[in-house]
Amino acid sequence: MSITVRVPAKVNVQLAVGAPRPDGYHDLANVFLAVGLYDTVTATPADGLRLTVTGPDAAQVPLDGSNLAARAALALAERAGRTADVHLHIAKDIPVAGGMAGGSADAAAALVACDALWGLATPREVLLSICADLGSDVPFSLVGEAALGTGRGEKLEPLEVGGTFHWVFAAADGGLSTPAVYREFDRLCEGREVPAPTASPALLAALREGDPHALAATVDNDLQPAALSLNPALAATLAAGTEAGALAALVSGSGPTTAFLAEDAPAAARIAEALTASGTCRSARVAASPAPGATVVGQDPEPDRDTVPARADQG
Ligand SMILES: C[C@@](CO)(OP(=O)(O)O)[C@H](O)COP(=O)(O)OP(=O)(O)OC[C@H]1O[C@@H](n2ccc(N)nc2=O)[C@H](O)[C@@H]1O
Ligand SMILES: Nc1ncnc2c1ncn2[C@@H]1O[C@H](COP(=O)(O)OP(=O)(O)O)[C@@H](O)[C@H]1O
Repeated sequence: MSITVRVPAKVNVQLAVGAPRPDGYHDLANVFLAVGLYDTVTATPADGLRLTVTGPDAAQVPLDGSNLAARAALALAERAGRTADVHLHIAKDIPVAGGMAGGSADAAAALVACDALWGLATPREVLLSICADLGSDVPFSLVGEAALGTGRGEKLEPLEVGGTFHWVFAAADGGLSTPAVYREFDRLCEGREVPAPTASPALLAALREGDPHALAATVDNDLQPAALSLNPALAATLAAGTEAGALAALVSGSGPTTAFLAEDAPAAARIAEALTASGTCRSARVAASPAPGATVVGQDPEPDRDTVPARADQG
């Protein structure tokens, strides 16, 4: 028996960040939009916990106990009073350390996959609370679509989206550490009052109406100056996308992936081509939003174990 779960990446169309809290986190008004760029996680019974990863960025994914998918399986097993005897295979397509919540996505997918494999039928609220313990972005990876995240981003309220938005995502060389970007945000804010974060009513209306022009006029990422300060080369990528006709150009979350909102699918394809030709990014690809959260897409009663790549085959 094996279970395969597909899980999307995200972009933050608004990321309003408050002052640091006593616990080191920041209160947010985090408007998440799931985008159709996916990792898949396959869970198969095994002797002990085993992890393999394939995909272009596989070499950057930790295979030890720090992997968020492994931590998710262990957390669920502990709650169920059983051992995490499972082989998790991650087919990774979401850029690593790119501000698109790839690790969070794998954690949510592993939870859903193990829950199904072990026949636990864990209530949704319990899964969401395990997600929140694993990381601020993990609950959103479980639910997908669009949501406003408050607190440190883990308290979710679903949002209505009235149409399809077309995006281009440009991957950058290297990654940016999320804590480092939040620290840089604090440094850049030194000496001034940081207002409490609130969601923009105009942005929520743009999402509801499915209007890319209105959304482009309201997207806002408070972490963008910090990401640009740590990786100034991103400014050239943003400029190249704007020049190619993007309605909006922004850093995705803590970066360094950059996101470009397009008028429609053909415009997105043109912008991706221009970004690739510009030489200002590692690669550029199109994706549409919203997209569903972690979803079971395959249940194989007798998987052919030989088709599961070993660690040495990664990449
Ligand atoms: C910035 C965002 C935007 O959605 O995502 P990415 O762009 O990195 O994917 C998130 O806030 C990242 O969420 P996530 O990556 O789950 O963070 P966590 O594991 O919970 O926390 C990692 C570290 O980020 C910082 N952190 C995270 C969330 C938050 N609200 N305030 C923070 O200051 C803290 O330094 C924390 O120790
Ligand atoms: N399953 C996973 N996939 C990717 N990264 C992971 C995973 N588990 C843990 N990590 C760690 O989390 C860090 C952040 O990765 P990721 O979640 O892809 O980016 P971001 O937080 O920018 O969205 C990585 O540098 C990596 O060390």
